[in-house]
Amino acid sequence: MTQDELKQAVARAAIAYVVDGEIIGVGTGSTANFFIDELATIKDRIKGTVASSEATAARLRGHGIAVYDLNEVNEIAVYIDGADEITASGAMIKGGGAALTREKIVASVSRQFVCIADGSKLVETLGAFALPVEVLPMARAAVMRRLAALGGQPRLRLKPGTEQAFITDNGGEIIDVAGLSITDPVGLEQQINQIVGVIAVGLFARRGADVCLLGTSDGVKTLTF
Ligand SMILES: O=C[C@H](O)[C@H](O)[C@H](O)COP(=O)(O)O
Repeated sequence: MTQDELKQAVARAAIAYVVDGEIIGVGTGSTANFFIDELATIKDRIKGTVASSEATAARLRGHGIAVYDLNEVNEIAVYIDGADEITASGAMIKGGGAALTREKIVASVSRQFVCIADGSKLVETLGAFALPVEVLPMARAAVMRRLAALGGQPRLRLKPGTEQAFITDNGGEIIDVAGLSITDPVGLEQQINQIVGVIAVGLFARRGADVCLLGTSDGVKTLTF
C-alpha cells in the first residue's frame, strides 16, 4: 500500500468517531485532507465543524460543510487530526504544516482527540522530526537562543524557495528545532511554553491523543491511551 492509501484508510476509519448532530474539530495536513473528503460524504449527519487552519476551512467550505468560529461554539465532540510523530503513549509532535497553535486550541476544547496517521509516524522517542515552535516575530532571536540552550538546533522556517520567513495564519513565525531526543515530553512542553515570545509549541503531551488510528499494511490498528 502507498502512504496515501494508508492515510486514506485511517481517514475512512475515523468516520466511526464522528458524533451525529455535533460539532467536529478538523485538523490540518495531508491526512486531515483525506478525512475532510470522507466527512463530506456524511456531512448531513453533523452540525458543522471548527477548522484548525485557513486551508482546512477552505477545503471544508468547498465541500459545503459548515465551519464555525470557535467563539460561537460551546463544545467540540471530537477532534480529528494527523501528526508528524506519535509515541505508544499518545504524545505527539505536530506542526509540520504550521498549524500547531490553532490545532492545540481546538484540541484543548474537544472531548476526544483522534489521531490519524500512517504507520511511519509511530516512534519510540519524539524528536527525529524537528520540533516546530510558533513565535511572535519580534521575539524570534531571543526565543532561538533559549531553544538552543535546551540542547536543540533551532532554525527559522522559510517560505519555500525564498529567504523570507514563513508566516502562519496567526501572523507568527515558525522555528523548527532539530536534534532533540525528547524523553520527557510533558516537561519539555512546559519548559518551552514558559519562554516569553512563544505562542505555542508543537509538542502535544499534556493533552495528547486519546485514540490513534494507525495505517499499516496489515490494516488500521487502533491504539487507545
Ligand atoms: O501543522 C500541521 C499538522 O500538525 C499536521 O497534522 C501534521 O504536520 C501531519 O501532517 P500530514 O498528515 O500531512 O503528515
